[in-house]
Amino acid sequence: MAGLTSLRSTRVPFLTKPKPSPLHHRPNNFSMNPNPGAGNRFPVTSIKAQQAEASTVNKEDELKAKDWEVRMLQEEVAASQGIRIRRRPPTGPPVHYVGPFEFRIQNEGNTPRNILEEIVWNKDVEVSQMKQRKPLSSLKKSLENAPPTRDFVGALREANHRTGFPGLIAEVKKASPSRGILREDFDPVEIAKAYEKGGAACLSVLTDEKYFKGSFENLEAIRNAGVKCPLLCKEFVVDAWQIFYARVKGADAILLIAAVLPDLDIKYMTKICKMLGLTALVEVHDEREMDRVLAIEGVELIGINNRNLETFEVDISNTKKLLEGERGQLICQKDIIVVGESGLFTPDDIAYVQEAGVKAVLVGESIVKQSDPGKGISGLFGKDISLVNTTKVIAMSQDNAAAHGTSIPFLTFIDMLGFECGVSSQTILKS
Ligand SMILES: O=P(O)(O)OC[C@@H](O)[C@@H](O)c1c[nH]c2ccccc12
Repeated sequence: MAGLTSLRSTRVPFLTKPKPSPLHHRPNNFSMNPNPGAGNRFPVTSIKAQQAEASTVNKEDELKAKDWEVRMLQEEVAASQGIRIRRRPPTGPPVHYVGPFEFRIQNEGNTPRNILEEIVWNKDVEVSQMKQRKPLSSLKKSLENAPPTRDFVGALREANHRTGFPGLIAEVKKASPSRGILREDFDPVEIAKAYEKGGAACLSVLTDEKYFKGSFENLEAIRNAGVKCPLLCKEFVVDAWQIFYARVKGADAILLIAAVLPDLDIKYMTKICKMLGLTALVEVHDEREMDRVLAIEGVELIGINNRNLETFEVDISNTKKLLEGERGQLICQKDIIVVGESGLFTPDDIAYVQEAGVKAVLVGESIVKQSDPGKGISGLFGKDISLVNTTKVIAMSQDNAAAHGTSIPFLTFIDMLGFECGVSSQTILKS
């Protein structure tokens, strides 16, 4: 029985060079009930009842066929946009049960081609189970008790302005498929508080359990611990239900990955985010994805991932490549904030992506690994970027007041990073 492999002992390796997929075979044997009366020597059901049963079965089969056709069409649309990730295994789940044994019938249609595809297939199953436990209708009710959302983009802009560095989104990350466990003594709330104290503008919390050892409990705990930095829910979104769930669990922003989601999904999901008061961080990795996302109205935050999620290769020059020329100009015109993501370890790395045009960075590994993740931030920027002691008064003069068209004395501040700003003494007295 070639091709049948026991799942208990075998993990199917990724195909390094995907063969072109013969786009999906339509299942031709939707399970028709072959003989409804079989087993009864003297069938007791009336002919009418049998006809009714047969017509229900037909309807179910028709629905299954329609559903299958819609899915195949969606896959084709996605492929036409250059999306290589298939949302579900085209030939159905690989596991089959024969008596007490599990078997995997291995073929190209049920074997993920890379880790991102594996995560997405797994997420699809996970979400459909979660949806059964908490349907959208009940999630919508829970929205009433959700904490208010905070301004994610505003916090990044403010930090960029205040420090002169890209605003930092610091990631609460225990592990990843490419780097394994990053930190053994992992207390998400403690790490979040240390990041906030160290000057992070926003935090990113991984919620995927299977591959990143994260959780929605972590997100909820950080939110409930009174951390003020806005929170990004770092998920693999394949269904709008997840956006509602993230909002209920206290997220202020959520990740949408262009390598996974076709344009229509991104449009629809960014609208849902707006409706819920969430910011969408739309992540791209190559020029094609960037162009697709730039053509979508209403996107205000784009992340450029320096890590290829299919191969794990990291190259920070990817950020520069995607911001060069007309793309960079369009981004400026549209006033979009760009986040440089992944593989940033040193002040030189930060300077490099800042020079390329980012106003924010997303960093995990290099800071989460430090015994004090807050101090890790100072190491990353080569400076203390925390709020404390960033300003000192250097002058207060009536001349200044005249320059501002008022007789109220003005205070001139210079912060530790060399930024000068003036505030009227009346403002200070009031606060
Ligand atoms: O740990 P790093 O290399 O600093 O990377 C952080 C973040 O960019 C990375 O975790 C990430 C970026 N996009 C993602 C999408 C899914 C999971 C993880 C990610």
